Amino acid sequence: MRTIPASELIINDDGSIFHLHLRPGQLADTVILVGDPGRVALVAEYFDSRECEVSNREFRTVTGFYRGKRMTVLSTGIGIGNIDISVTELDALANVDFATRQERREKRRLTLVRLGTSGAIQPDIRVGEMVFSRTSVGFDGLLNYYKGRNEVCDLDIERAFMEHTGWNELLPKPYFIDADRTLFEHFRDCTREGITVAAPGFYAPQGRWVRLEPLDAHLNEKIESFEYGGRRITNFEMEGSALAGLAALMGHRAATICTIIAQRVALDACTDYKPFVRRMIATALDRLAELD
Ligand SMILES: O=P(O)(O)O[C@H]1O[C@H](CO)[C@@H](O)[C@H]1O
Ligand SMILES: O=c1cc[nH]c(=O)[nH]1
Repeated sequence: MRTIPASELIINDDGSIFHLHLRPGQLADTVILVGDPGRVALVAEYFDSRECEVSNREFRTVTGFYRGKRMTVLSTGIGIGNIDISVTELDALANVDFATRQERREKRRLTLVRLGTSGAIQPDIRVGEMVFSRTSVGFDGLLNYYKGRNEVCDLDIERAFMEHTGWNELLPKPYFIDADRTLFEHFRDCTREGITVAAPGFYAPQGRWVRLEPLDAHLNEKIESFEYGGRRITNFEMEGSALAGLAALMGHRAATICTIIAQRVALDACTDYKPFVRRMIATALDRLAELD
């Protein structure tokens, strides 16, 4: 069995993992991921008890119990690079023996649910709505670095999308990856399903133009008009694709649910979105507490 070198899996002197600063025993099987470190407290407020609180850089963690279920809430900060770090380290905490630096034979399966914020790119999706990313579209290229990428992605829709948009070869190859099916069914009646683009930036990668003009000023229109099997692309955020992709490759179940805070077609945005986010948190916690 492969022994993972100290430079590839970095373990701190106190036995915690390099970035998250968590020790294996501090991780619950159900993990809620949020971008904003301030949102960790919003989630943990609902916990009935707290077992530990750990913080390093943008990674803030609380593990506790909600309605009898042990849960961890972790902030990842913004962006795909942080999902590569967070999901790899969560998986290592669950499935690598830190003493031997070897993969455990018996695997622990984690349930990873991201509760984020997002911008809608279809006119009928309103600010405050909750969108479940049944499929995520990675504009970020992260999964392309991992072996097995083609086995977990939908290559037919990927081809159709690249053809429809006249995908520019300067951009990373997009990948389409589904959320865990059980999670999708579990949240189906309390969320709106969507196909969500995870972009490697907030501005030009989501078609925004402040001072620097996007490479293709019409890409958002082409994304909006893309249809496949009666489904449309609904919203933008910045982490869901790598989360779904890495989880699928590692054998965990994962999903992204976002509160819509910007309406890109109506050119509208809401800065007072916390009440909507609280509603999403309360709904998600209740549903996760019921999940096997
Ligand atoms: O509110 P969070 O979870 O951070 O999610 C969204 O908000 C950030 C951008 O403002 C990105 O991380 C995007 O994915
Ligand atoms: O438009 C938006 C809003 C929130 N988060 C994003 O990534 N995009």
